[in-house]
Amino acid sequence: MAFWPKKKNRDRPQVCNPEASPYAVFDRVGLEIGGKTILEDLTLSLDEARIGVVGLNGSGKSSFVRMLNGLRAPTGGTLTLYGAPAAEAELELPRHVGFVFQNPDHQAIFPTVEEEIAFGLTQLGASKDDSRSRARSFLALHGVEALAGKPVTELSEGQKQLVCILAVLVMEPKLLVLDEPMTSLDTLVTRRIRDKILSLPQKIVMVSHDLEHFDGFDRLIWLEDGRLRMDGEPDAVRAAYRQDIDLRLGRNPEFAGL
Ligand SMILES: Nc1ncnc2c1ncn2[C@@H]1O[C@H](COP(=O)(O)OP(=O)(O)OP(=O)(O)O)[C@@H](O)[C@H]1O
Repeated sequence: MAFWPKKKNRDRPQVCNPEASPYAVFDRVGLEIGGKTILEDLTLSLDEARIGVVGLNGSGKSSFVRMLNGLRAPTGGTLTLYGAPAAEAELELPRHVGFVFQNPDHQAIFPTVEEEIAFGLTQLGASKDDSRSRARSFLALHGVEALAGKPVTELSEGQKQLVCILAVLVMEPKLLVLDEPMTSLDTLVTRRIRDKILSLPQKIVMVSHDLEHFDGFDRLIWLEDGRLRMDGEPDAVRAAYRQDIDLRLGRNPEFAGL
């Protein structure tokens, strides 16, 4: 499923530059919800092909990546997306940024796989028949044409997740944001989905708790308590993150010795 503005909004003058480099610029960005600080003082630019985001539960990863497609708006600082202020870019973001949720049940809304894939194409202006036939071709291209007529509710978790990724990819976004896309998948399906993600021409931002998922990535961002703790080459960030976890385990008597 894609989040798409109403048709009248699609006729507005375009403010985003899809070729903007960097595509996202955070300048002292903060996010408060109900008086609680979720993100604080984030200053960074995103441009690399493969960017990972890591951090403990509640550190702000989902909130951070949701800003990239307008699902969360900053309450402080300045966020520029594709060359435009986030508030102005918001209506165009579904065209440029595909978002895949952790739980496919939060994303898939159509009865069959083919309809799920076709929806994005109709939103881009294709006719219903054309969308359905292109959806079938797209599924075949990715080797899963057998899923076309199946009800989404009857798919395995891995198949659902793959369908959600394909439903976003069919719209050819510039950027694919994946929020823990491989949680609850077995090792084989995880490898397949990971290989597919790495083979894509799109730029990627991916949240994961599994540090191995960042093999082949260009950059890893570590968030802690809504702040940037470390940002750089994945091996260096992974080493520091593992060390931090070891320290926490050692310091917490409840977990020491496990
Ligand atoms: N709508 C909301 N209202 C109030 N607090 C929220 C809301 N959404 C998120 N939070 C809080 O913001 C903080 C960061 O949440 P977020 O989901 O961004 O973290 P996360 O790093 O993705 O966590 P996890 O790894 O558990 O998915 C948490 O303390 C969470 O409770």
